[in-house]
Amino acid sequence: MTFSVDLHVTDRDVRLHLTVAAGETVAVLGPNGAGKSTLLNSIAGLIRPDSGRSQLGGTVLFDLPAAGSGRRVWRPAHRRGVSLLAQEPLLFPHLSVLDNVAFAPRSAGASARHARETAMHWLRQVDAEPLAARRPAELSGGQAQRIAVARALASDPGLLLLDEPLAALDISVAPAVRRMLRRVLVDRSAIIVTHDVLDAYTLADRVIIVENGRISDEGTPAEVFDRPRGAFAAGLAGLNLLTGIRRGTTLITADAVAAVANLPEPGVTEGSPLSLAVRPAAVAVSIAPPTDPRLIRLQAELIDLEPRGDFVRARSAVLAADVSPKEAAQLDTAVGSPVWFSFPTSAATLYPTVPSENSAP
Ligand SMILES: Nc1ncnc2c1ncn2[C@@H]1O[C@H](COP(=O)(O)OP(=O)(O)OP(=O)(O)O)[C@@H](O)[C@H]1O
Repeated sequence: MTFSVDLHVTDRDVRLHLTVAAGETVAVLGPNGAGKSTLLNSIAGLIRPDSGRSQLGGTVLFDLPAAGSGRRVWRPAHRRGVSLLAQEPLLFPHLSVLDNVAFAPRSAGASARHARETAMHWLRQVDAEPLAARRPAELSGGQAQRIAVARALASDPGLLLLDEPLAALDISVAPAVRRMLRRVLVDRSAIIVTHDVLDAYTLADRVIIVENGRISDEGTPAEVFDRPRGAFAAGLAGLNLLTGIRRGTTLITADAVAAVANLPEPGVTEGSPLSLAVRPAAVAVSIAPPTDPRLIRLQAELIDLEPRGDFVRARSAVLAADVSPKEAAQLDTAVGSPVWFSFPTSAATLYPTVPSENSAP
């Protein structure tokens, strides 16, 4: 079912607009306090935005004109055709697993027999049929989350909302639950809030980054994480992101603290905003300028050397490089001094900077 929402929650400074195509799964990522839960809770009917409009298929979930004029529509949570799956499974402790899952179709008016058949169908879909007779207290965390997914789907929602469904799970069971979600989300309209790039890659058709109550980036997982627009997406993707202005074959960073020299054909016209993404593992650090004239290079102060398991992260204010412990030992005396960071053209992704809503005045 096609879904759209436009919402403004004034006191939280959250103003978001998004659409979900029929059968599409959209992952929403963003820092703490960005507005992700506000978005899900508004769609689910648990928070009333100050203004906005939302529609699922032909059903208006809310229509709250800003000026206060016109008819205000507010459809209650249980009549929206939307299921919200929270981080914690929140099962009814006194009901069996089967009755927990049968609860939604039963509340929607199905006969007891039909509701149980529907529940068994969804328990099979989440690989939890053998657990039907158990009570929630007799389930592991992963099992309980499977039952919560079956319960959310048993009401046949037009839109499924998932609020960090794997966050509370042990890392040993999360992969199996993620695989199950991947299966049940096929051809289903869904919004999944997550902090995990892997969820975005494995579960979502499209990714939305929310920062400071606004959408700051949007696209397929590959678009958002290979060519990030902002520091948050770049950090999730494990990339260095340098943004600035192209001057010839040099990128001058926004605050003019660094000049990245030797760019290949930058692909944007002189003076245009340009972004460069590069993995720290592809960046070399040297005290002397790199001898290979083809390398992209940048001189910056080496701030520190941080051991990270079998490699060491060499950091400057603009760029990080992952070097071997042996290389790090040679750089030790250079901490606090300018050093050269360099990398081959093949390791760099250069693309025109697209301003995000966040950076709009
Ligand atoms: N109950 C509340 N009353 C008032 N303001 C709130 C309330 N809950 C959250 N906020 C504020 O609204 C903004 C958005 O918060 P929200 O919980 O939607 O963020 P989030 O992206 O879900 O964060 P997290 O990843 O930490 O769950 C933040 O500024 C937050 O402080």
